[in-house]
Amino acid sequence: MTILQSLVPLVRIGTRGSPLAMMQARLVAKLLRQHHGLSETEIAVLPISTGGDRSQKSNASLSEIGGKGLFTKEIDAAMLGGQIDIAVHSSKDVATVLPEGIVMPVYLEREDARDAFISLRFRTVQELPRGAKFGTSSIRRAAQVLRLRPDLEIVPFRGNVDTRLQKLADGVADATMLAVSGLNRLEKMDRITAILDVENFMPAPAQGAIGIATRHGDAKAQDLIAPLNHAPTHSAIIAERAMLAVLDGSCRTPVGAWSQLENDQIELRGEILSLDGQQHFAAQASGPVDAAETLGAALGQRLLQSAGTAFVAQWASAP
Ligand SMILES: NCc1[nH]cc(CCC(=O)O)c1CC(=O)O
Repeated sequence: MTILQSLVPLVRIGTRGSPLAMMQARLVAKLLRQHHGLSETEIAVLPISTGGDRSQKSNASLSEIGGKGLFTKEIDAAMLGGQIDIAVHSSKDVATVLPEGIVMPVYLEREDARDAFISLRFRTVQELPRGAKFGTSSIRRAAQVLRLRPDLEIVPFRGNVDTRLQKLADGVADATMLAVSGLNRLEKMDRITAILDVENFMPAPAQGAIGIATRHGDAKAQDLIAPLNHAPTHSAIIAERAMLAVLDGSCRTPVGAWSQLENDQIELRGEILSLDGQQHFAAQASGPVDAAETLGAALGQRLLQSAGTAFVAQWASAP
């Protein structure tokens, strides 16, 4: 082996440059080293700037920038171009249709999938004063909070977790909502005011689960990541993403999902909301984990049918 070859890392992991993404990629690198007895230099983590990261610095809305694959496009390109071998994603940010040549076969064990309420002055959503400012750029979170509190003012809250916490401290909003899992990975659980109940605040499909993608047909990378897969999480994410795929043309759809697994059975709950939260449809389905994908897709179809085409059409006006 030449000196140059020995300096080239064995496996290159790509992820977004945000602190949360880097934390997640380093966790995957650590698990891979443990499982395969690899050294520090045999795995490299490479930050890749995506359109989604750059757009957070502008004031453009997500629909202006284009939703699908916003946080993964450049990472997919780096993988297809051979600059990286493995990509680590927050699976809730990954479009339901993967680009040609990319697969996401592995999910780490899911953490708490729920959202947290965060406020420096108020303990619950109900305690917020009339007309208080609620910071979120998620149309699901906006719709859910407006469903209970139509008087609140939704203010846009872009940027990574730290930026949003800073905006809260700066008084840009009176409260916000963030995923428990992300706060946990960033060791910021102490910022949580209350964990939100899933009846009123169903999480985003696939929230709380780290997904690992590779090139289709890259047997080496797939063998490497395979031992990291957590089968129950895999089934839950397959079901939730199948439901989302049926409902979501734009990635800008207020959809919630909640899975519970017991033995080899999955129970999936789903909900869709109008943008203002005033209309709401929920349904649930259970079945064997082997049929997770069909179960999720069927639940999505049921939700669509109960809501009707006019309901779905109003999502197109999402900000
Ligand atoms: N859109 C950003 C994003 N993508 C994934 C998570 C949370 C981590 C996860 O879902 O595992 C977050 C932050 C948030 O929504 O609070």
